[in-house]
Amino acid sequence: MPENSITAATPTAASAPQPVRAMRLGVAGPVGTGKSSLIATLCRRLAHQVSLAVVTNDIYTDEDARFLKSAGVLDPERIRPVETGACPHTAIRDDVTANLLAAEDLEADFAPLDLVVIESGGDNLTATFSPALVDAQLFVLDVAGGGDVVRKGGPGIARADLLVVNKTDLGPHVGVDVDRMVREGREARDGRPVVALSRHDEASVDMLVAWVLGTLATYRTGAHVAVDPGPMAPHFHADEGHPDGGFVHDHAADEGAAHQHAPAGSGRYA
Ligand SMILES: Nc1nc2c(ncn2[C@@H]2O[C@H](COP(=O)(O)OP(=O)(O)OP(=O)(O)O)[C@@H](O)[C@H]2O)c(=O)[nH]1
Repeated sequence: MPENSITAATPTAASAPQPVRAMRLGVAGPVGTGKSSLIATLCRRLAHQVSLAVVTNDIYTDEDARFLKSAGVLDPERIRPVETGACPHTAIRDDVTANLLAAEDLEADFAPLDLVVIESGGDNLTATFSPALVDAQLFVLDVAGGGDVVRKGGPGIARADLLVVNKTDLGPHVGVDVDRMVREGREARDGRPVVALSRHDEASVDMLVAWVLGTLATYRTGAHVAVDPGPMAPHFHADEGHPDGGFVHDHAADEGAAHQHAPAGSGRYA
């Protein structure tokens, strides 16, 4: 197993007021990197010690919510799906209303909650959560996606609160040097933490759980500061109403302001 050491955040005395709501933890990353499985693992390990709820995001279905409910790791009532109907990043960054409402509903229904985990729909390397929605966020890559993924960079890899290099057990089967991938992840992050994770490696799950609990402890003191990993890189939106079949745009000028995409097929280019 790869060399694996992360420092769990430690609470510090803070003059800031203590938060009155649950910490919201975002889990983002490309399609199939293991976000739902990671959340199932967290629920399995944490549900008996903290009061938890989960919001899932899928584009057209409630598949991830159904997967988590069927895993039997949490009271199904505590798992709510958001169907984004659009690029996943739209609902976690541009207009977070649906996710905020789902998180607030869960908090009202199961008060007091300690932690709401919000799973993004699988997206690409550019998608990160708005700090208006989550207090901390994980970015999940997987070894089966190739050892070079981590070198491709992006705001999630560079600046999410924790980078997870997942499915390390697959390294030998897909010819990926996991230690190197983790090392390059650390180099890309200026000392921000990286965890090498496999659901088959309990020690690595311990590291993840310790990081979540450490971050939650810091959050409760009021000392945790939500960080925006940064605007998305320019990206392409398919739009059948556009003469080129879509358009490239970026979010560099958003500065936290509301940002709308024209509906797909409308031919209106945001
Ligand atoms: N070998 C191995 N497989 C894993 C691990 N974690 C998840 N998987 C598998 O990876 C596949 C994708 O996992 P999911 O949890 O559905 O991934 P996801 O990121 O939620 O997928 P989307 O929601 O579609 O983006 C499934 O077949 C999982 O069983 C792991 O630690 N090791």
